[in-house]
Amino acid sequence: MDAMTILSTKGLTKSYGGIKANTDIDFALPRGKTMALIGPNGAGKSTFVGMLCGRIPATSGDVFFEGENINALPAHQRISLGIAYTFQITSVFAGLSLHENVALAARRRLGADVAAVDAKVADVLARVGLAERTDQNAGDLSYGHQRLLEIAMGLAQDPRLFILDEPTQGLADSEVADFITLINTLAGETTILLIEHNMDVVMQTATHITVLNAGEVLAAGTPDEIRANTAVQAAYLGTSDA
Ligand SMILES: Nc1ncnc2c1ncn2[C@@H]1O[C@H](COP(=O)(O)OP(=O)(O)OP(=O)(O)O)[C@@H](O)[C@H]1O
Repeated sequence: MDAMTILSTKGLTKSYGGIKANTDIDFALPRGKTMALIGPNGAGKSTFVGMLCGRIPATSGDVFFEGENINALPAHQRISLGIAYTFQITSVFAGLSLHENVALAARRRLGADVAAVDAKVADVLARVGLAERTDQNAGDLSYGHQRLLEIAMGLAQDPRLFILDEPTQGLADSEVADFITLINTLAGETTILLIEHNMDVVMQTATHITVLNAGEVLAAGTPDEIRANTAVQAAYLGTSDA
């Protein structure tokens, strides 16, 4: 694997009984870039990132992070390596303050260093625009703000790779615009893998796109290449003007 690739997969496959959710996926994620993983419902996107994170065991194939095979590592050890992710389903603790939620995530890397944890919490809450709400209970936030809190919790771990699974689902238009700005401020600092249905978000944030269809890689390339790809247009975007 070349030094420009932070994560790659070789022949990654997942079968659920007779259903092949992912088939022989060869994938390379360029370091420091924002890649979008797109594809129709049921294409296998969540299954794929579940195998990257270690939440879903692969049926066969390999996952490499920084050149090392991480197949045998459970999810928490992959987090320790610097792979952070947010789920489709909100995972904040409603009864805890924003500060406490983010501090829980920050302690994974910073341990018991209270000053360092507090500084990190303040930094990432400011980045997502929630600094003024630090003492509020997470459960009192709007849905959109809870999604931003999840992103702050991911950032608090200083991820080398940040995986976001449908981060804009359920957000208002103004919140989506803020999200695009936030992702673009992170560009270059960390590597981002974004599972995203909103093509405006994809086109405004991603430097690279991989398209999954029926559990296989249909295409991979720059946004312009993906837009121009006739197989993608036929299978996914539907029309030639997408
Ligand atoms: N735990 C499971 N048991 C059986 N089949 C599953 C399981 N999880 C996913 N599948 C099947 O695997 C296929 C891929 O699903 P997956 O959720 O990975 O797709 P997706 O691209 O993330 O879809 P969406 O965009 O709707 O989230 C689908 O056919 C799905 O029904």
